Amino acid sequence: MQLALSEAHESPPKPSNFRVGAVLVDEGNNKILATGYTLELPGNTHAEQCCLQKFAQSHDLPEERVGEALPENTVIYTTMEPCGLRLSGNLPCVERIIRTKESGKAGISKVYLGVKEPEKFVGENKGRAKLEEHGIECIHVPGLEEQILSVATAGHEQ
Ligand SMILES: Nc1nc(=O)c(N)c(NC[C@H](O)[C@H](O)[C@H](O)COP(=O)(O)O)[nH]1
Ligand SMILES: [Zn+2]
Repeated sequence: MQLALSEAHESPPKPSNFRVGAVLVDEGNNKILATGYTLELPGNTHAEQCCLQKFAQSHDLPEERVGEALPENTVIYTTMEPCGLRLSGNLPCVERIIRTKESGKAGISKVYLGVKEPEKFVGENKGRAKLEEHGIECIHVPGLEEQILSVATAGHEQ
């Protein structure tokens, strides 16, 4: 989770979202597959979305087909739980994570999260239940909550 937090620090502060960091990991051999932070890639992107897009690009695939290249025990660490709804209307990261398992692919099997999403933009985030319904384990990694939230909200008027 520390690496995900350091990624979050790279994100440009913005009042209408949270600064989040994420790391895609092959848990089978603890290999980092991709890192990402909010707005790293063009187009109002989320940290988890950037991880998936970068890994897909490294395999000449569009993000929606990233599941074809992900190794067996892929997990994602994200400082904030994946979004289930976005004010911008863009595809939420919960959907992006679930679709990695489409057509029987192993996809992402676990989501390690640092904090729940504060109910600032979209009310309660119901994404975790949806992930679990699709057999994706959500594991809260405690201990960094304060640091994660102060980074996440740095672009908000205090
Ligand atoms: N898990 C997560 N990773 C991110 O990289 C990020 N920025 C958020 N933020 C969640 C928040 O709910 C949305 O940022 C707002 O709902 C605004 O939506 P947009 O980001 O503009 O699509 N959540
Ligand atoms: Zn998201």
